[in-house]
Amino acid sequence: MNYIAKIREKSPFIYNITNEVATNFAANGLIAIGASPAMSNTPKEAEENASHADAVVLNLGTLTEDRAEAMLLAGLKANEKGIPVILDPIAAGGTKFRTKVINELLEKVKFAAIRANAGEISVLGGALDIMKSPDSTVESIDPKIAQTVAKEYDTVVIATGKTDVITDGTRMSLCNNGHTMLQNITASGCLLSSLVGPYLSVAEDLYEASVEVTAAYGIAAELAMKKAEGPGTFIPALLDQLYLLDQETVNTYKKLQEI
Ligand SMILES: Nc1ncnc2c1ncn2[C@@H]1O[C@H](COP(=O)(O)OP(=O)(O)OP(=O)(O)O)[C@@H](O)[C@H]1O
Ligand SMILES: Cc1ncsc1CCO
Repeated sequence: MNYIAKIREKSPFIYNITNEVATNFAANGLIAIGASPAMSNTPKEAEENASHADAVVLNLGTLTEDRAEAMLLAGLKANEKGIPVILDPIAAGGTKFRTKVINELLEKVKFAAIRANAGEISVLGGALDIMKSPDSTVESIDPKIAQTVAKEYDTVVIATGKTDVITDGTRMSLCNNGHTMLQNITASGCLLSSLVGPYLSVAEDLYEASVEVTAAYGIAAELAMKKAEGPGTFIPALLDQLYLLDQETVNTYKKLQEI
């Protein structure tokens, strides 16, 4: 399937409740791939925005009480309308407030996908106690832990790191695309979580679309580093490569392994 052409043809509306560190970068990345983003954090708009959306992305960075309320309202409304909801449980386990909100969301909202770094998925899978910061303390995850989380929440898990693990609890793939420079900029994972939105909005199979977006993003980063000199030039180069990306390039460069 030509995901990128489909996204550009449909220009899906992606409603993001996200953190202020990632907001501008994620909105620009979504536009670059061909989607139409909205970033809004107030509970007063959450249900209406969610009901018009093609996908809803809930990102737990810079969490506030207002944002937690907005996320629950948006998630429930999207579930009611059959719109895919994506969770980015930043720094899961880091504080009591954060853990309570993540647990409540996981209990009440059905997520189409959870995208998080290896450490955060390890916390959700009970293999690690806390994440002190949004950065992962685990370079890559044991695929079995990602599988446990996918089964427990009946969702697709995208656990990122040096090697990304994507699983729906039954099927499982490893992705080796990407570049270490993604670790030298903030919100690289947040942008990937937002990009899962347009991919799932055009998907026939949520797992396949999740594998695809993970590879596509990693390839865009690899191509960006052919032009960039460091983090400062990498950010605009990554946006350029998302804008220039086509399905043929993704098919040529993807490094995927089914396990
Ligand atoms: N060591 C690495 N080598 C290559 N790519 C990597 C490496 N570590 C992470 N990545 C890539 O970086 C991207 C972001 O993943 P990461 O696990 O850092 O998310 P994150 O910690 O949630 O990010 P952030 O909190 O900064 O938004 C993914 O595309 C992932 O494949
Ligand atoms: C640095 C940072 N702090 C809260 S959210 C965020 C963006 C990357 O997760």
